[in-house]
Amino acid sequence: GLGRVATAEPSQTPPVPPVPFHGRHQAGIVTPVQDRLHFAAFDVVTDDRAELVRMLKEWTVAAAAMTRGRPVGDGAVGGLPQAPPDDTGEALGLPPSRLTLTIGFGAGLFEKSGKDRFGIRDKRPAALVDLPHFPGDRLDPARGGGDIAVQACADDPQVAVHAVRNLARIGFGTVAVRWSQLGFGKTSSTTPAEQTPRNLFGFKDGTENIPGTDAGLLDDHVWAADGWMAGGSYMVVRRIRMHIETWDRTSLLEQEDIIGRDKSEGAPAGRSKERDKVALAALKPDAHVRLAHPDTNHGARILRRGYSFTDGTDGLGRLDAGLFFIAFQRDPRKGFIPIQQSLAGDALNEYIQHVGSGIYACPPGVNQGGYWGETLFG
Ligand SMILES: C=CC1=C(C)c2cc3[nH]c(cc4nc(cc5[nH]c(cc1n2)c(C)c5CCC(=O)O)C(CCC(=O)O)=C4C)c(C)c3C=C
Ligand SMILES: [Fe+2]
Repeated sequence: GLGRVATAEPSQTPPVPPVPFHGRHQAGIVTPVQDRLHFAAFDVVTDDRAELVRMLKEWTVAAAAMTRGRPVGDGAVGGLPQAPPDDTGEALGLPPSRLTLTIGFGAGLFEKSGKDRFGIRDKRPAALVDLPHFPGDRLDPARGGGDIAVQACADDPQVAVHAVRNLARIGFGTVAVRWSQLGFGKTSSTTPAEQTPRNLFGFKDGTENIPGTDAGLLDDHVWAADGWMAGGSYMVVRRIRMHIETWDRTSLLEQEDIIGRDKSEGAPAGRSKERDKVALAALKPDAHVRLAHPDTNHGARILRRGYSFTDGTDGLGRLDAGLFFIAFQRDPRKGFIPIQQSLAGDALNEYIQHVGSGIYACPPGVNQGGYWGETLFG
């Protein structure tokens, strides 16, 4: 007979499309959570408003390119051989990996040491409060604050790190990195259809989150509405150490009581399925979920988007591990702050400690041709 006809096609998974950079809201808030994080906070080291705005414009062009999987400027090898390349090169050949870059402005941008460096003191939004001291906080000033924060999320850590590095390179002389954090495992989901990820305590985390698709809830609890922040959101970050060695010596029953959900399924106490409604009365009075629940906090809700981290050891024979907590909300005075105050009595506090902190006003999204911070500086 005739020769065999080749029917098998080379197996090929379609490329994952990039996350659009432009739009009414910044990407990286309701975007389905990517696998990896590189968060960086910068101090602005100039007093020159024009220089700052110039950098923000350059950052915006670079961010739009990188999120499409394109290099910065003339690329890593496309420029003058006699000059340092525009792009640092380590993402060459990598797909966009759903990279998002989300910018936020800290209090120091509006006023620093009593000085109105950029003429925007009066534009500091009331919701951009200084976070109060919470019981149990042991904040390291070297892991907090910053005038500008960038949340880079991608499915490939090399892509997220490349993006932050190139923004830092562009900003040389205008901004300096103050602190940063890598995150490796998402600890919450904004897409209820997906399997809920687990945190370093082994529990499903992010079950009761604001879904990125619920426009009503997002308008009520995530998107800011006033002035230059309309369409933006407030980002609270907390570097939370988790004493995993102590946790690992705690009985399963105790662990489940502390969280208020079972470890296997993630079902709330007294229920059987993860998505079953929480029955507050069935939880211990100091259970985490009970104290964090909207019904305990006058309806306060936040969109959680945190990541796990491990950064070597603490020098005492323990892993420096934990949760890099990230939450977006319309107003931290009605979101993170009351919830965290309620968590003062949390049974989980024996096993965790907040060691880093930041709060940033994330402006609305950018239109084609616009730039990050345009509604503030324009
Ligand atoms: C101030 C806000 C919160 C901090 C800080 C926080 C830290 C933290 N949480 C876990 C583990 C879990 N949290 C869970 C639920 C949950 N947590 C918060 C808020 C903070 N958590 C909220 C608002 C909720 C949802 C409450 C509800 O509506 O039911 C859960 C259960 C699963 C889930 O719903 O996500 C776990 C597990 C750790 C380990 C931690 C600090 C390291
Ligand atoms: Fe929690």
